[in-house]
Amino acid sequence: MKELRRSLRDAPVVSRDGYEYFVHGVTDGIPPMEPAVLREIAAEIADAVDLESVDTLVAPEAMGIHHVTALALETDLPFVVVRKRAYGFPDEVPIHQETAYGESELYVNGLEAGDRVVLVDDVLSSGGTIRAVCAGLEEAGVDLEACVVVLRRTDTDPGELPVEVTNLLDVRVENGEVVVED
Ligand SMILES: O=P(O)(O)OC[C@H]1O[C@H](OP(=O)(O)OP(=O)(O)O)[C@H](O)[C@@H]1O
Ligand SMILES: Nc1nc2[nH]cnc2c(=O)[nH]1
Repeated sequence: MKELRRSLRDAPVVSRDGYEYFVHGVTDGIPPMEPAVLREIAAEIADAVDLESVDTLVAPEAMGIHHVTALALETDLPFVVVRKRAYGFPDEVPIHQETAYGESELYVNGLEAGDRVVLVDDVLSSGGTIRAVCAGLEEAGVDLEACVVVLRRTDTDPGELPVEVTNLLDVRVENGEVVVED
């Protein structure tokens, strides 16, 4: 993860209602997401997770999308986006997402019961997003084969998660700076 590690140096940190929120191409598209970093992430995820029997990749809007897109191009697997917009399709599953700094409604569409899926996101922090999306996927009747995030924050408590989460790097915010752990 040489490129990703390098790119995390000097990532700015801002306060969102007192939560120290780091800003990076992986998680925000700011500063610009470097193609070499995106490519490295997709290749590492494809290596880290068994995608052999997977039907569909799944990522929550918004910041899971560029990672799932890169992974889809790497693996030729299709993906669906868990959207912040309702469509009203008959099989739509609404879910309520909470993070350390906000909440919103998300909607699962486009999956069929029995589909084998892998959940992809940019970062794991309070675990609220993964818990909510997993609940939605369960309600949709799909088989969640794996869950992978690019970064895991080690300075927040994700609580109990319904799935084992694979991540590429551990990071924390210390003295207003992002620290990448070994
Ligand atoms: O573990 P958690 O505390 O749930 O935090 C992780 C989530 O936070 C961000 O999403 P956010 O809701 O900020 O939306 P965005 O993707 O549109 O930025 C990020 O993309 C993850 O989905
Ligand atoms: N960009 C960004 N997204 C997050 N989602 C949850 N925590 C964070 C964070 O610190 N930074």
